[in-house]
Amino acid sequence: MNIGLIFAGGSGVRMNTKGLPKQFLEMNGKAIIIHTIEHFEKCKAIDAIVIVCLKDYIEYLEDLLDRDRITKVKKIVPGGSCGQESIYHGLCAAEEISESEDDIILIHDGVRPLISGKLIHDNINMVKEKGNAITVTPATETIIQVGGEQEITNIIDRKSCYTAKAPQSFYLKDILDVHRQAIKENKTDRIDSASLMKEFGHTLHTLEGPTENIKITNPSDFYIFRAILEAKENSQIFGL
Ligand SMILES: C[C@](O)(CO)[C@H](O)COP(=O)(O)O
Repeated sequence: MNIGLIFAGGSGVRMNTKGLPKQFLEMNGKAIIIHTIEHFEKCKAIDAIVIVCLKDYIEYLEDLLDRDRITKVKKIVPGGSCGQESIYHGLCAAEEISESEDDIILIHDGVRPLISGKLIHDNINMVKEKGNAITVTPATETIIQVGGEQEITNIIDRKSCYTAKAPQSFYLKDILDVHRQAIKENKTDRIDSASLMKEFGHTLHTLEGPTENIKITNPSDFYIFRAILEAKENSQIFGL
């Protein structure tokens, strides 16, 4: 089976929402997290959805799922004390509903509501073909590394730079193995699943996704999301 693991555990500090975490902000009458979940709900290749949610908002999320008639969510689990632990909670919940050694998990950010059915399918196909799929987009600006005194320590050749996005997709057994090894070795602060898999020696395969698959991190991203939705509804400019 193919499982969507959607991470909605963040408290949205960078968004400065003054209360409601950003994944619950509404756009066109629907919470951002519901916009995201609906892509997985509608995709025939997805059999089940697991959500990692802020503990105090689980009931709130359950009400939204009822209201918006989402049926594929099989488990909602609370986040942990850091991103890595939260993902691990979700992976363990996925393991409980898993039916075979070959089950695939697509780890996605709840605040990336512009994912498409095509990107979901492409992720699944690449996992079957190559063992994993890390969604990326080519960097459109030069990436610089900065040291402690805010001085530039390295300028990376842009031709080899991409930014990691989501979904990040794996065989469930592979990513669970790596998380369990990391726990044994006391490595608990890795930024995402790709970093952890790389650290434990897996060769990772990139999948170029659409640039509109943005993560709503700062207030400006919220307005970009609104503009893209509007453009999709009203016209076909730029092939959106
Ligand atoms: C997984 C991710 O989307 C890759 O770009 C990103 O690391 C998630 O970031 P956040 O720290 O949860 O905002």
